[in-house]
Amino acid sequence: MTTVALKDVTKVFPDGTIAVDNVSLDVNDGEFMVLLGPSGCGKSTVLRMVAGLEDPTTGAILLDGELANDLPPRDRRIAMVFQDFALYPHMTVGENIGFPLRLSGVDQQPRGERVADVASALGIGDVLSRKPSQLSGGQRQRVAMGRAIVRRPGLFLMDEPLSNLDSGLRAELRAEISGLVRELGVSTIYVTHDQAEALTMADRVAIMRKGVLQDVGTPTQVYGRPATLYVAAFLGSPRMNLLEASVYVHLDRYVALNLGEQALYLPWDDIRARAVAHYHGERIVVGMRAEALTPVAPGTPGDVLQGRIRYLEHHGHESLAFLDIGATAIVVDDLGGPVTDTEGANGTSRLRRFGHVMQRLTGRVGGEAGRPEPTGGQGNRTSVLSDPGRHHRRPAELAVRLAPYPAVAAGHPLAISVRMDALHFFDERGDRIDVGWR
Ligand SMILES: Nc1ncnc2c1ncn2[C@@H]1O[C@H](COP(=O)(O)OP(=O)(O)OP(=O)(O)O)[C@@H](O)[C@H]1O
Repeated sequence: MTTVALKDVTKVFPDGTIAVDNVSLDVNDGEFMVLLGPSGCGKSTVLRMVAGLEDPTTGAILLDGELANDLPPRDRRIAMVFQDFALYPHMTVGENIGFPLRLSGVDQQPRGERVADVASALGIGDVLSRKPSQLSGGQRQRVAMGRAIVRRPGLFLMDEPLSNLDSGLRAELRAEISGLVRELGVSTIYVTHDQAEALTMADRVAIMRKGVLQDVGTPTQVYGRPATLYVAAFLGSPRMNLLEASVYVHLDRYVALNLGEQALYLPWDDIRARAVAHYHGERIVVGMRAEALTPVAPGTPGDVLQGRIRYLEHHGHESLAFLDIGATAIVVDDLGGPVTDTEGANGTSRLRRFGHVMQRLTGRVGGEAGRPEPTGGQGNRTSVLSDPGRHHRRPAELAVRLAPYPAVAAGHPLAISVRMDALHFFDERGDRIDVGWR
């Protein structure tokens, strides 16, 4: 019923805060788009600009293809649902739901019929004469939904509508809300910081960080092929294992990914080996999710890493083992790039930017086109490798799924088979190294 397009939209508040930074995003007709990101990343500001409650500083907002920057909120055919429900406490459930119809002058009888229809679709037909204070949290949220859908809007804007509810109810309402809006065929922008909501409800997810759009795609795309290191680290539980790897090319044979004391090998005929080969002599980030790792019997040949259990975490339905494999952990820094956690000579802990600690070997792989130099230039780099005594690298703790309450304990050795086709690669800027499909 409505399409939304943001074109290069930026919002700078009077105090200089850049809340939204050059965001372009399309929401298709009937699509359920989830805006996901941590607190303060600019999600609500995007929503408020689409609603007409904030003006973009620059850029265009189009509704159904028409420029809507100057369209007043009431002319946008939009219904909003907020986390605090914003119900009128002195009105009954029926009056709350029917309020938008009353405002637009709909007569009492058709209004009552429409309210009854909506309430019964939401399973709250039996509480129409109650006041909001006499309802459970879930019922209140259903009333808020009812009030939003009663006018048959062209677009739903929902800002963390489930965040005030307990986890069981959230899961229940997740399915209910996404089922309902799909049934109604209404385009929806849904804001949340909860990745489970995003991945279960969305047709597509747009992930933001510090006002910048990081990645947009179906849940399968953003989870399975995250565009940036930030998205890789943000989505998934346990979080993706991110390891520092130095790349060494053995032409026509394989590309070795050296992970500290151990290595994995990409065979030369694997199409990804050619992309990773550009980083010969450099460090990259290798990401592996827990589902790409399977415990195997000691001595199993193939793509296997050896580790020792540092500690276990029991989650009831599964246990997680965190293994020391002699590799260095990567964390995402303020700029979204990779860093190894290091400790200076004076003992103060600090983060060193991955790109600055890179040691390059001269010479590239024969025939391969070079990549542009990373920003900063080589002259500015110091190398941790050239001064290994001064810095302490944080050892990686590889998260591996085990059956619940396994008969192993901390200190126990484990061999882990790695699904090589499920590895992720990121460069020193935190961008995905890819061979171009998606
Ligand atoms: N009126 C304002 N004046 C100045 N800065 C603002 C204003 N409104 C929001 N901000 C800032 O803009 C940034 C984005 O805020 P926004 O509310 O869009 O984030 P959010 O991702 O929705 O966060 P949350 O999940 O906490 O609501 C934040 O740094 C916030 O402090």
